[in-house]
Amino acid sequence: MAAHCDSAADSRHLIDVKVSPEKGLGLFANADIPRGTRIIAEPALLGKNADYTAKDVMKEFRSLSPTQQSRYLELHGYLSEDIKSQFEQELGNKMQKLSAQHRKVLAIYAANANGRIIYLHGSIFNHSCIPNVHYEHNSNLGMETFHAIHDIAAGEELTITYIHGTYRTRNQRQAKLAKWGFLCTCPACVDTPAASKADLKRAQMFDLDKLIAAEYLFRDWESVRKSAQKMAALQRSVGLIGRDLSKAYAKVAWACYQLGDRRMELLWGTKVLDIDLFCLGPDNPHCVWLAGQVVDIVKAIRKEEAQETAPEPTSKESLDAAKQGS
Ligand SMILES: C[S@@+](CC[C@H](N)C(=O)[O-])C[C@H]1O[C@@H](n2cnc3c(N)ncnc32)[C@H](O)[C@@H]1O
Repeated sequence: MAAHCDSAADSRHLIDVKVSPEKGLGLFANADIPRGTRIIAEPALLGKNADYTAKDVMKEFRSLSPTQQSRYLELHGYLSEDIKSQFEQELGNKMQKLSAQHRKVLAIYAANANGRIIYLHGSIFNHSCIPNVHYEHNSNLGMETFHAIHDIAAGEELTITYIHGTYRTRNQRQAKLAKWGFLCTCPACVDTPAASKADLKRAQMFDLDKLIAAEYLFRDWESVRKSAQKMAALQRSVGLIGRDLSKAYAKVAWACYQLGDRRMELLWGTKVLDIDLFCLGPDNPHCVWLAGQVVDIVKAIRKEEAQETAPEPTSKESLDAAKQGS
């Protein structure tokens, strides 16, 4: 089944909705998708602000068009016990007292809300702890964008991460994923020596993350530079090459700036821009700002170079002495 097409600004013709073994539906590449491709850009379907509660879900669902409602009802539903009690508290009512449709709408909301928001296509991505797609809001477009983090081969499943748990070990990640009611079997979670080794590295990243925060606090920039570089190397070695990696690079760049090393700041800043352009697109306000920062660093380096190569100011006495000698 081809993904519905209602936006010209993306490449959803490159993906199909298909059954993914043990995961229900999923999104699959029907052609090679190069790194940085904007696969989907779409506005929120439902749930627009942070203080949105279960009370608002049914109200907003009723305000959708009949087509939107039936597409919403095609999404997967799952309600964990924790979310069920949270919803009951927000509603001031027991779930069993609600209509079957109301319960279904809430279960779909629980299984698909990214933050507090539902996206029609974005909701079909399955989870992986080594995702190949990055998603983020683009306030210039008023849409959520989904970009290929690296080249994706035809036939591969497209995945995002549901959790901010990059630095967590397998058990910690599984605990966070429990609210979606599945046991992750992605390459980082399978029981293999390689996955266990990668898990140890994630535990190291967790400690390193805390260490970097402390080094920031003490403005120990030389240590930040070393630790953030180590963090970046660990991330790359476990296949995390999206925005987690660019955030580590940004910390190295910032440490270089603090240490007055403009050239290294430019080197690391350019690495940040490279990844963020691929993950967010050049129209994302963050990339526009970042590109401006890189230009400013280049200007600062040129200024420093001009000062270094300018001839020494000649004093009047040495000019006079030169004249007498000639
Ligand atoms: C946001 S939906 C994703 C689309 C869903 N697979 C469908 O059929 O509509 C989330 C649900 O997908 C399934 N899922 C997502 N990632 C998975 C994974 N890595 N392994 C197993 N199931 C997964 C779980 O049932 C989860 O509650």
